[in-house]
Amino acid sequence: MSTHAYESAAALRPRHPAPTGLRALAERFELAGDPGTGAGPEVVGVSVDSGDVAAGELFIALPGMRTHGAQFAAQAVAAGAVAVLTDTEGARIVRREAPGVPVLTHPDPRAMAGPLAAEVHHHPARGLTTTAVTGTNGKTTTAYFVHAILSAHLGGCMIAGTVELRVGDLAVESPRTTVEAPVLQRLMALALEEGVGGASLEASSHAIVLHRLDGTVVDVAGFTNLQRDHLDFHQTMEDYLEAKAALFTPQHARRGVVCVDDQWGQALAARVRDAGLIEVDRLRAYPGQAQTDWWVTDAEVSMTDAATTFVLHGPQGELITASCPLPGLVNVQNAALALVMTIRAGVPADTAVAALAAAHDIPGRMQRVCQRDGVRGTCIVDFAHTPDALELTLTAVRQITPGRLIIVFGSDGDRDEGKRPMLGEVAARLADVLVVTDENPRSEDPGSIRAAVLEGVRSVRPDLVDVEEVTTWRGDAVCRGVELCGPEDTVIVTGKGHEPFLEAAGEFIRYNDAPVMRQAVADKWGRS
Ligand SMILES: CC(=O)N[C@H]1[C@@H](OP(=O)(O)OP(=O)(O)OC[C@H]2O[C@@H](n3ccc(=O)[nH]c3=O)[C@H](O)[C@@H]2O)O[C@H](CO)[C@@H](O)[C@@H]1O[C@H](C)C(=O)N[C@@H](C)C(=O)N[C@H](CCC(=O)O)C(=O)O
Ligand SMILES: Nc1ncnc2c1ncn2[C@@H]1O[C@H](COP(=O)(O)OP(=O)(O)OP(=O)(O)O)[C@@H](O)[C@H]1O
Repeated sequence: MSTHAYESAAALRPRHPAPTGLRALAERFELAGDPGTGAGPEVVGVSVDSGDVAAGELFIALPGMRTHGAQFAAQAVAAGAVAVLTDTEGARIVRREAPGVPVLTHPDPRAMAGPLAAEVHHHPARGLTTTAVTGTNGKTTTAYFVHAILSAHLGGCMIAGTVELRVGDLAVESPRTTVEAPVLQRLMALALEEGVGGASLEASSHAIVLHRLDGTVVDVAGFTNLQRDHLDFHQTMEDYLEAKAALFTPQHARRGVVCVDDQWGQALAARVRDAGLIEVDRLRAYPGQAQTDWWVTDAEVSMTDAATTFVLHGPQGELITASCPLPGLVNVQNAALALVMTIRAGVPADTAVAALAAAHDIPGRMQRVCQRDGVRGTCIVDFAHTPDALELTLTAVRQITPGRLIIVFGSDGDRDEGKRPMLGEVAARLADVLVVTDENPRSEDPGSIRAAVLEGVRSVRPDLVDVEEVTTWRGDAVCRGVELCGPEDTVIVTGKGHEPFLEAAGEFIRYNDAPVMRQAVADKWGRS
């Protein structure tokens, strides 16, 4: 499983690493243990996963929540690891599993992974213009908008987020929203080598808590919003905010831009201001009265091209008219955040506005597979998978739909069960026709997940009028949605977005909504 996640990212390493002696690393980070004779072995990289180790790297064996990384020391050494850093328990295991390899110890090896990797790669973030965006929803969209703007300004920008890891023309599917710290450091080192001047990162709350961003200080951190999600990992919304707040400290960011459209953003901005450690800009993207530094007015959705125009006001009297290529107020929030973040990162406003307007489709984020043209309806793939996101998404899509709004959706297995009926309730309230199907059932019975979704649907539509359940395969449900779609209608499939796999019964099955929907469109209306 761990190996699987890294297969594709393995190639994204700097081509000309400048090695550091293990002894120097041990001294610099006050690591206990024997680094070997003289300067010790030369270290060219770092990894926290035995399946991800390359020759000349330091393997950091983490005490995990399920197992101890030290169990895989022999595998790491066979792959070329020249030394192991672990805790005392891990050291005992390494001496047994991989006798002879130099072993260093630290009480908290996980916290060491980022700073060590940054040191080994000579602090690549310092040579790049860097941003990181966090929040429950909108990270990927905002990161792509930032990527488009920094690319235009700097001539190139890497992106590391949920959809892909991209450095210049090299791109692979991403194993995580935020990759492990050593992977991030090596991507930034590669970006520097390739002459790519910017880095647009997504920062998940898991990553912040699990130290994946340690060792990186970005120029600008951004916060979109906080909504119900990940309560299996964070327990309460307060814990969840606490995780995000750590990004807005000098250890991780030089300045911040916080959307204050919800109570969580307001609390975060107030807290960062009170701490006085980094500058913070407050941004209000939705209509409201609160006093802020930046605010948006005149947001208007165009029915013809589904773009949204808006005016961004700034603290120095800035008046910026902008156009966001995606529909809906949620994307105004993402677009305005990307503008303020990049302006604060040093991009001239007119460059940022032009690049934003030209930002191309983002995989699985309000991605238009088919645009209404009098004959064909609008067909969209989207990633909304929380009740709040679904509510906002369906509200946005309603604005560009003269006819019926058709939704194809389900809910995840092995994740927050409470949201299943909530998703059903939102869909039944805001869409006209519902096609209920599977998302990623994982180890659960898909039928019982659909039943929980339908329970929420029934709370709004007890008779289940215009509700269909597709029990065979998600692709069939997507085809059914397109079949139902008339020229004035919109069909939207939500929940999986860009995801390249469907997880069911312990298997990762290659599946992506967009090509399935594209084929269904071609079968129904012919190719455009
Ligand atoms: C819940 C969570 O985040 N777990 C992370 C945690 O796992 P863990 O402590 O359970 O690790 P473990 O399985 O006990 O293994 C211990 C160590 O042995 C290593 N190992 C394990 C097996 C092997 O063959 N070789 C090997 O070296 C592991 O890499 C690890 O370093 O530490 C590991 C190493 O740092 C992470 O890989 C792992 O992320 C797992 C894979 C994961 O799926 N995380 C998800 C939930 C996540 O991070 N998601 C967020 C975004 C969520 C969202 O916004 O939707 C993300 O940023 O992607
Ligand atoms: N600013 C926003 N507020 C609320 N919902 C949003 C916002 N932006 C996007 N969404 C909805 O959330 C979905 C996910 O968007 P996006 O991928 O940009 O967020 P994310 O934070 O990267 O999510 P994830 O971490 O789950 O990948 C979109 O498909 C859209 O439906």
